[in-house]
Amino acid sequence: MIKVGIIGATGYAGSELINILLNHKDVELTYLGSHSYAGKKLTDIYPFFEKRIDIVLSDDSIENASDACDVVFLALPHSIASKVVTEEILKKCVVIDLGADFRLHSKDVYEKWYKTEHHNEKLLSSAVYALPEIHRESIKGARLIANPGCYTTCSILTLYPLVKNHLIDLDSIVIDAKSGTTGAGRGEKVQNLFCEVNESIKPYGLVTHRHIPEIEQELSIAANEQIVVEFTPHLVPMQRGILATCYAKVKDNVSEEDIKNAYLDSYNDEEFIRLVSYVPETSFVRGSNFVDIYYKYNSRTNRVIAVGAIDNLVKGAAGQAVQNMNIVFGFNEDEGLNRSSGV
Ligand SMILES: NC(=O)C1=CN([C@@H]2O[C@H](COP(=O)(O)OP(=O)(O)OC[C@H]3O[C@@H](n4cnc5c(N)ncnc54)[C@H](OP(=O)(O)O)[C@@H]3O)[C@@H](O)[C@H]2O)C=CC1
Ligand SMILES: CC(=O)N[C@@H](CCC(=O)OP(=O)(O)O)C(=O)O
Repeated sequence: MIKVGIIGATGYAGSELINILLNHKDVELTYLGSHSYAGKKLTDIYPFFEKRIDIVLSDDSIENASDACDVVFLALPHSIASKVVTEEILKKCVVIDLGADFRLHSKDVYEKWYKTEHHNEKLLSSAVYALPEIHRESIKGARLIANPGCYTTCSILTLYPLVKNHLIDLDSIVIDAKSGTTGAGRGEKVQNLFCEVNESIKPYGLVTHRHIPEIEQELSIAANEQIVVEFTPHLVPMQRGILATCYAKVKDNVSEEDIKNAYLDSYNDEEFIRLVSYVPETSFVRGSNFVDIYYKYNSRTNRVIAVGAIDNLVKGAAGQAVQNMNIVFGFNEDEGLNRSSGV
């Protein structure tokens, strides 16, 4: 049994972490920290935890959490983690950051795209970009885990086999992605009110979305050359789910068989990736840690269209964070995550 803390336990990602960890046999939820609700019961904020966990929320001090826990998850707005995580904290506990502070390898790139200061450049080199299906070996034994973003998890995993195996023109990648509104967090924002979102769909962050450098960083490492991508997210009126439809020109002399083999070689043994024969839908992965991936070659345009679907709060955040904890501590990788969607 290890002791687990969550700072930001009252947010959407934090509450999803609680839900998953309550079904994990190797952990004890020890410290649930909140900025606004310290001293209140968790069930005052989220009544659906009645009869599952009876706990009073602690403050949001990572110092206190790290004194009490073996691992601390941070589910906080960007740019707080880089302020509060220190080498001293990492001597006491493993930190799994669900935000973006340690995902990008360069402070300058972070500050350019996030338009805010990064407070701990030194720790960037010890953080591991923790997409298990690609970086599993480096996650084992890591002390600082940079949990990938939601759009990025879906986009990178959907395109990785094509990029890694040099099957597509690397300057031709277009990613059209959609997200449910939990992706924007629980904080009050006019643009996320029911009446603003319902019965409508809109693109946002064109050319400037902060997940662009993360996707480019990881696909460039896979290709071993610098890649730029066109990425446009859309907000859709549903609570959960991300769907990424990715387009790229197929290189001359690449066959459909090559594409199939690339996906099989990359993912055949991966527990949480389903290479599906149906077109993915967000409802098929809702509540699960699965990534559903489907691809089709269009001989008329010589493009491949690859579609990925995840639950943004699970494989896109809390589920992947628990998968990473399982790898770091040597638990079964699917412990706590063995669930599928329902109707
Ligand atoms: N939602 C998603 O689909 C995904 C989210 N993430 C990342 O996870 C992190 C959390 O996201 P999400 O749960 O959606 O966000 P929410 O807005 O739902 O929750 C944010 C949490 O952070 C706490 N908080 C807010 N401001 C401060 C502050 N100044 N100091 C300390 N704590 C603060 C809040 O505490 P309190 O409630 O007490 O005020 C709350 O618990 C973000 O970095 C996000 O980018 C990553 C992938 C997907
Ligand atoms: C719908 C929505 O607003 N989604 C958020 C991304 C989700 C998120 O929280 O960002 P990280 O994955 O980087 O942590 C956005 O576009 O800013």
